[in-house]
Amino acid sequence: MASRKKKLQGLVAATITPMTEHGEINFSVIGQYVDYLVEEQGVKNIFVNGTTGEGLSLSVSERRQVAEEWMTKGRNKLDQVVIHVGALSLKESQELARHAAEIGADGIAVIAPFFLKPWNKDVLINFLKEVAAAAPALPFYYYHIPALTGVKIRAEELLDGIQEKIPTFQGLKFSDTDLLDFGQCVDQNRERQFAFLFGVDEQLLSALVMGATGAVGSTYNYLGKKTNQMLEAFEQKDFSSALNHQFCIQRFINFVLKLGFGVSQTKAIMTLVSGIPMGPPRPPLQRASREFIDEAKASLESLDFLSSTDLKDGNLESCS
Ligand SMILES: CC(=O)N[C@@H]([C@@H](O)[C@H](O)[C@H](O)CO)[C@@H](O)CC(=O)C(=O)O
Repeated sequence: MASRKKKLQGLVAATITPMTEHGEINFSVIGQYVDYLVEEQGVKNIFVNGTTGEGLSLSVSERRQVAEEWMTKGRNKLDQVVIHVGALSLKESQELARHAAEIGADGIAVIAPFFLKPWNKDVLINFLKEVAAAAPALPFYYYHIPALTGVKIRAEELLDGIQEKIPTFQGLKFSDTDLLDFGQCVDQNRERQFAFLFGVDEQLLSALVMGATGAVGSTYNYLGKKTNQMLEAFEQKDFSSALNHQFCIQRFINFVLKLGFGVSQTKAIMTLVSGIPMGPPRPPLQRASREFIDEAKASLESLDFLSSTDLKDGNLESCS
């Protein structure tokens, strides 16, 4: 049985994996990164080796080392560390799940295998069950991200009876815009103490209305403080302020989405805002262009998320 931790709530930063200019993992900045999230952004939960962390572009050995470093540097500073252990190979996924348990992680998450794909709910559940069983004391989260995995099995369907199959199941990380599916996941599981973690940052307010208990996302690395203001307004039932915060965040995300936004751009923005060098992404991704960085910077300034003096652009060269 999974150890019942405090339910994962609030913002969870989908961490970036910092890299050197030569494409190796830059472990040396992870301590500074933890402090930045906690002290500057008010974010105390992290999701490691996910999409933003380029988990599927790292070797198993690198994924283990990254997870260990976040655990070590986050000790006594972070509330919860969830490690994404999804992989195409069940064996690798199980190895990573066992490793997450050994290093004391607070939970594991798994995406659907996306090359030889599960074709229905039962097949997917069987895969997830085998991974979860490798870490029987760890809370298990299903990471639903159909646009990237191509596995379109509805989360609502998957959750139906899931705890009987996976006793450690503790929640859903829902990275999709289908709010009908998300709402039904919440509605049909009201008596269960699942965590419903929404993963589309620009739509978080709508998901909070639907019953999201928290959120995992890339923008909480650098817009955590702003998003926390929205969560507080929502909590206090000040819906007008909450909406203003969400619109503000949307203006920025909408702007960068139109320029072309993904993991590479997240690395560049985080470098710009935090001053911590995140380095280039790993191929096939390409680093963000100079034009993107300049436009994103202007947008952040114009939206007053950060005064220009807050922007620590000493590391801009490494992103250009
Ligand atoms: C497709 C994608 O990367 N989605 C992001 C969002 O945070 C996304 O960057 C944001 O909503 C902007 O569109 C997260 O859901 C990903 C995530 O949580 C992760 O890195 O595992």
